[in-house]
Amino acid sequence: MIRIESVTKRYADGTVAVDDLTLDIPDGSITVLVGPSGCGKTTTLRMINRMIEPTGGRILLDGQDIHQQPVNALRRSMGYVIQNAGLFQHRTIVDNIATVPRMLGWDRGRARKRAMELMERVGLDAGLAKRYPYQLSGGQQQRVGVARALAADPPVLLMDEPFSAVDPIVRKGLQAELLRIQAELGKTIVFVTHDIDEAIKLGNMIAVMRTGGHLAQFAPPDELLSAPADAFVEDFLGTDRGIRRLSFFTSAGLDVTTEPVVTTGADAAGHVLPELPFLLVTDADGKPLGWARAEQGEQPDYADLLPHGRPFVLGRESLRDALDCAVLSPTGWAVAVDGTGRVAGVTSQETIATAIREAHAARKTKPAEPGSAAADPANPAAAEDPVNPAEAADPANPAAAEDPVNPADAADAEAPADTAATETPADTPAAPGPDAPGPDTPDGDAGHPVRATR
Ligand SMILES: Nc1ncnc2c1ncn2[C@@H]1O[C@H](COP(=O)(O)OP(=O)(O)OP(=O)(O)O)[C@@H](O)[C@H]1O
Repeated sequence: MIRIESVTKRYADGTVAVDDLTLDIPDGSITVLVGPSGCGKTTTLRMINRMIEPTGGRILLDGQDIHQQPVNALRRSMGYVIQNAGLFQHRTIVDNIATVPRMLGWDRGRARKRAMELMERVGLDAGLAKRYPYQLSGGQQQRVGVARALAADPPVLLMDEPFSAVDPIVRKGLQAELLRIQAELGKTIVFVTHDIDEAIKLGNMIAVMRTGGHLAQFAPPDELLSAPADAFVEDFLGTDRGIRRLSFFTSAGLDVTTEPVVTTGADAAGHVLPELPFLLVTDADGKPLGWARAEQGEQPDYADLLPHGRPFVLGRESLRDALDCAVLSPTGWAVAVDGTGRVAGVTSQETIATAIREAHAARKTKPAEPGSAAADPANPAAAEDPVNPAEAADPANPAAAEDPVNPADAADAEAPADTAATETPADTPAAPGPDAPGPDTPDGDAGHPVRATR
């Protein structure tokens, strides 16, 4: 566990970026730091790998004060992923990913083999291995950043707005990939974002910070949505938190009926429900074709079907998905399918509303376990990807001397970090800032860089 204990960071100019922050970051799950611009998220993250040193308090890693640990070893145990990936522009993709293993002394063949494995893990085609970063899309570069951070298999990943620079669709894919990888690897991930939706999607635990580096609330996403601590958190969460919370309620157990479901061309006698003047028509394989108007005692016109809309996967998707399907359905009824796309039944808005009330009541009597959200396979919100080139800038590591680094990090220990990496020689230890003696030396993206989805 990472324990941030009464930590304060006052910069040389007097700015208090983080003020008496205490936070217990659980192992093996994703903790998101979220809050408005300038609230101290990046400062907090960078204090965890000692790119920035606190001016007060301490940070413990598995009970040990990180200040007592050699900074190089500490950073080796922490992957670091930043916005725009911060790749070495003059190196191929495979060599970018192999950076840290090479610095650790692996021979080239072994390091490249590991890099190829990681490319596969983060969903990158092996054919991209020999390309240079500029020949990849932003989303692909970000995946490389994640692979690089994972290369030395660090137990901790620090991710600073890693997906902020890509378009919403690519971002969704990267989030899903992170959740998938996290489900496989179970890293301790600290993820910074200013996007509350991303926080809710990815976080097992969410720390909402407010300006001045104060913690406003630390809770699992479900709890955050249901019980914001104060008006600031409520406002930050936005207006539709009730609907968003439904993402945490599974559709498993939702009442569905197959009564108004018929195979195309079949005799519909006895299938029409009094409250639903439609039949859901399927093909011979049980896949939905559309809704047919139907009256009691009459055969429907199988040639004239209304669209069935997007079905939801019963048990895998949430009550929010089910409700969305019902609201968008031309009949007001949602179509439930199984994992193979075959119709499992249909359900009305009223039935979904009942299930929502029951789910709320159940939560009141049995609160969700903190940190359980994304890790819980039954949690539909989690149903729907990280690393650390820090060593490259490690002045103690001779191998690092030939590595270029993220100039933003290398050049200014306490400067905003996400400036894209360039060809600037990186390993030059940063000149310690006046208030940041020694270890504030940033390691740039060099040794660093990357969670799964809801
Ligand atoms: N090197 C520095 N010297 C002085 N003040 C700094 C320095 N770096 C950051 N700050 C200030 O500290 C505060 C917190 O900055 P930080 O980058 O940690 O915030 P953030 O929450 O990550 O913001 P954003 O979401 O915009 O990246 C801000 O007021 C910022 O201006």
